[in-house]
Amino acid sequence: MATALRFVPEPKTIAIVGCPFSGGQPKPGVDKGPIHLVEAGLITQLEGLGWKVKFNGHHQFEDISAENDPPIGILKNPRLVSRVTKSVADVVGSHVKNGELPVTLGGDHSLAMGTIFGTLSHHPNACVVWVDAHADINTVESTDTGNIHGMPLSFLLGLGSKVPEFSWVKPLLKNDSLVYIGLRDVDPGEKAILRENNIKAFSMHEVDKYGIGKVVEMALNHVNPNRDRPIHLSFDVDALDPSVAPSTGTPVRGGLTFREGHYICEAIYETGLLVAMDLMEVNPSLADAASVEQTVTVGCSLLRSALGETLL
Ligand SMILES: NC(=[NH2+])NCCC[C@H](N)C(=O)O
Ligand SMILES: [Mn+2]
Ligand SMILES: [Mn+2]
Repeated sequence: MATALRFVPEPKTIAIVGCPFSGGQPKPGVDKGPIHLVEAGLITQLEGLGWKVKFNGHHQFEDISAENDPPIGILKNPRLVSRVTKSVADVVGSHVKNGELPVTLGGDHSLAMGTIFGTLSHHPNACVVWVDAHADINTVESTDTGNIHGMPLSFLLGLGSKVPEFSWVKPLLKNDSLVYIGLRDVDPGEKAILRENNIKAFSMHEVDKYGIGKVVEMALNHVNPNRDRPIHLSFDVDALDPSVAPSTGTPVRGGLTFREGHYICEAIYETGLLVAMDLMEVNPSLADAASVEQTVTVGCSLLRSALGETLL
């Protein structure tokens, strides 16, 4: 491997955390994302980069029937999402503690409540680079949909009124430890939250204006000025343009090109600071077979780029 990851000791080990979970949003199929990514050969591909890869099957989640999980306010499946993300936090946290690099495959983006909590429980100084078309920072007050995949960051930051069901989510993330790249579909309430809390975001407007190289540099300068903090990369595949990654639940046109998405991953690997990565919102049931294969293939190649694959 070209660059050693500073916070991942030898033998360099990835732990694949496959999360077939869709309870944070209403469209079926996103729970099949991790299965497709693994079946596409992801594990062999990562081994090909020199990693030891641990994978003991996809995570089994308890199910809570709808009648036992009525909405809280307008939040949908709140008990289920809370229990699933709590168990993901425990699993990801234990991998990080063991010196392994957890790669979490979603599943919907509510899972990041667990993955980031897990990372921060061992690396309290870690920063988060969130690559997405969406800000996923709605609070209980601001959400229009009640879909918790649009909310994980507000819980981690401690914004909005508290839901007792989620009392385990301590606000471990600080406003200045989060940076976004790729935003283009941000709800009015979310825009106010970003402004009021001084949260740094590079939307597609800034990608157009400065180019992706400069944007990644500015994003890292914001959360990681001395390049010494561990990085958690949470990548929602819908950050990519729908022409590049069509098979996802909430596609938004005007997204990152294939190369821009990969550049972000390569640049973060080059910092040597990556400690955990999520790849979320691959939904293999929302498109024709060719589009599904395209999306799964691009998902695998984003992961390879973040984990050391280089073009030369
Ligand atoms: N992870 C995602 N794809 N999130 C989409 C969120 C859409 C919208 N902002 C909502 O709160 O429902
Ligand atoms: Mn999104
Ligand atoms: Mn998202």
